[in-house]
Parts: sequence; structure tokens; C-alpha cells
Amino acid sequence: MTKVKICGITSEQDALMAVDAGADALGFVFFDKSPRFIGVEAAARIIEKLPPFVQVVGLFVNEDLDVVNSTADCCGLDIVQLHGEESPEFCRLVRRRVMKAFRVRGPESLTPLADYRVAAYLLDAYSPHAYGGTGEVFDWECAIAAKQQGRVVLAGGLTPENIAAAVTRVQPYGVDVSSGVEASPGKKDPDKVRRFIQLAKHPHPI
Ligand SMILES: O=C(O)c1ccccc1NCC(=O)[C@H](O)[C@H](O)COP(=O)(O)O
Repeated sequence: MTKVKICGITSEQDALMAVDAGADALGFVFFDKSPRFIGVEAAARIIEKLPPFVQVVGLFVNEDLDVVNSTADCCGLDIVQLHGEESPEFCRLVRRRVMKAFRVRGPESLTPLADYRVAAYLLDAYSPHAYGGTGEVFDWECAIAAKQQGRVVLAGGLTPENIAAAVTRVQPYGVDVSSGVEASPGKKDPDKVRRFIQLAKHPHPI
């Protein structure tokens, strides 16, 4: 069954709602230029309220290694998601499992994947305007091709309307969503979150 990460959590209410809806992982954006930014102390207060068996993912963009590792310790992160131009060597020095994000423009965007020994490749749409959370979709054929290199987490413009088609076609290890389940930037819409998770995990109605 497809794993689901709900990214851009900024409140305890949204975190517990997403967990109750069946999210496998929650993402906290430690990138201060994002509308979904959360500070370390605020994130830690939410994370300490989470039940067991939910993976906590911290997202960073071109951050210092010391900051990544100390935030991971401070907040009890399970996984670090690197969404900038971090090198394979940088990923090796992170003291957590790493999901390395790649922003896909076309098949050539997949060339660097082979250099990275990471727990999963997160594939997101390329935008010249932002590192992520853009709501833009890329050509899913690239995600299908990337599965030859390792686990793929599909992201980029996923919504309750297209998630069943995405999962059926790509069959990724997991999916990741931010803006597609929001009421406004940084605030999740419970109905969209529930429908998204249900359809990601059961794309074919029984
Ligand atoms: O969400 C952000 O604001 C963000 C900012 C900078 C880098 C990454 C960011 N989000 C990463 C994610 O994990 C998103 O889920 C992914 O980019 C997909 O976003 P969306 O198309 O809005 O579902």
C-alpha cells in the first residue's frame, strides 16, 4: 500500500487530523522562505504530541549540516528531506535516513540520482520560482523511469482529484502532498486530507 506523507504541518490540530486520517508521515518545513515555515521549538511542541508509528520528516533547503543534525536531535526527526542542491557527501553526513528531493524538468533531471545513496528519491516539479510546495505537476513518465534507481516518493501538484490516477500509473513507494490539501498556505483542509489519503491507499474503489 502506498505510503502517504502530508507536508507543511504548522499546527497540532492539523498534525493530529492528518494522523487520524491515516498519514504515515508528517513533514515540517524548516526553510524560512516557505509560507509553511515552522520554527524548531514550535515543531518540537507538535512532535511530542504525536502517537507512535508516525514518521516525522524535517525538510531543509541548502541548510548547514550542523543545523540539520541539531534540529533532528532537538525535534526527534526520523527522516531528513533535503530539497536544495545538497551533495551526495552532505547526504552521507546527515545523522538520519535521508530523502533527497530532485526537481524534475525532464528525463535529464534523473541523471544525478545514481550518485546518491539515500533511503528514497523524492521527485517534485521544477519551478524557477520556488524550491517546492508549488502545486505544479511534472511528467510522471520520469517517475516511472526513476524507479529503476531506487524507492520513489512522488510529489508535485498532487490533489484528491489526481492522486488515484497518479498512484495507479506510477505505483510509487510513497506520495507527498502540500498545497493540494490546503485551505490556505500552511493550513490543511481536513476534507481534502481525508480524501487524498483514502484515494492514495485505495485508488480502485472496491
Ligand atoms: O512546501 C513548501 O513550502 C516547500 C518549500 C521549499 C521546499 C520544499 C517545500 N515543500 C516540499 C514538499 O515536500 C512538498 O510536499 C512538495 O514540494 C510538493 O508540493 P505541492 O506541489 O504543493 O504538493
